[in-house]
Amino acid sequence: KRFLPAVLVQKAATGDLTLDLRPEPRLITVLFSDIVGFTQLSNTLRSRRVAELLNEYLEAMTKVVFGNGGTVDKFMGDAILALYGAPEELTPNEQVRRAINTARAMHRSLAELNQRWRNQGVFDGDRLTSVQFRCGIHQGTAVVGMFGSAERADYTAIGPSVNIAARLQAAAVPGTILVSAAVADYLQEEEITKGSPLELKGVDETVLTFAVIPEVMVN
Ligand SMILES: C[C@]12CC[C@@H]3c4cc(O)c(O)cc4CC[C@H]3[C@@H]1CC[C@@H]2O
Ligand SMILES: [Ca+2]
Ligand SMILES: [Mg+2]
Ligand SMILES: [Mg+2]
Repeated sequence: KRFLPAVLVQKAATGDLTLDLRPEPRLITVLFSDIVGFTQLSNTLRSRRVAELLNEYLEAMTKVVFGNGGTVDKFMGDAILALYGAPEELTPNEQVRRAINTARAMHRSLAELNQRWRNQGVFDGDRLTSVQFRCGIHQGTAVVGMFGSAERADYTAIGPSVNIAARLQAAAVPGTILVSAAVADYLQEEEITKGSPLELKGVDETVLTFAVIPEVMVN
């Protein structure tokens, strides 16, 4: 197949290809991250340099997602959609642990990238001195599997849970991780601070939100 989805490449690397990828509803945890300031930065740099920076960022973040047992579903510009519990089944608790550890490690990895970019003068033409990370994490059901046709298919997750994770990200204070109650239920009290409820268009119930402090999570 011309487009082998990243998840299959990832599984081939770990020797596990006994996967049933037909779409099925499943409880998963969705991590949606985005950068604040990348578009502004791209206005001050030539496009080839912007592409280099974006690739450097996506490479670093992909290493972090894989290193914490997640699946990279897709990139949308500088936004990253990662899944926990698909295609590899994981307990809800394990999904949350991996997603939170990923978000914290992504945060640390971007801090290192910002330092490197500052040293390279990337921000010299702009009042920005760094780009910031926003992340939303939600646990809920989605239909996961290969979507498309025999000619072109893509492994992804479909459903409101993906939208909720993305909206949590957009509502997060830059530099923070915002999670839903379903995720907060698995975290220690001292790790979270209550955020304001999120009204989501297209989703009828209000989503309670919790900001996660950037300490390493206790197992
Ligand atoms: C996940 C989604 C594509 C990314 C969309 C997004 C992107 C982005 O960079 C943001 O800052 C916020 C959002 C919110 C809606 C998201 C959409 C809901 C269904 C669709 O598949
Ligand atoms: Ca995909
Ligand atoms: Mg965005
Ligand atoms: Mg973006």
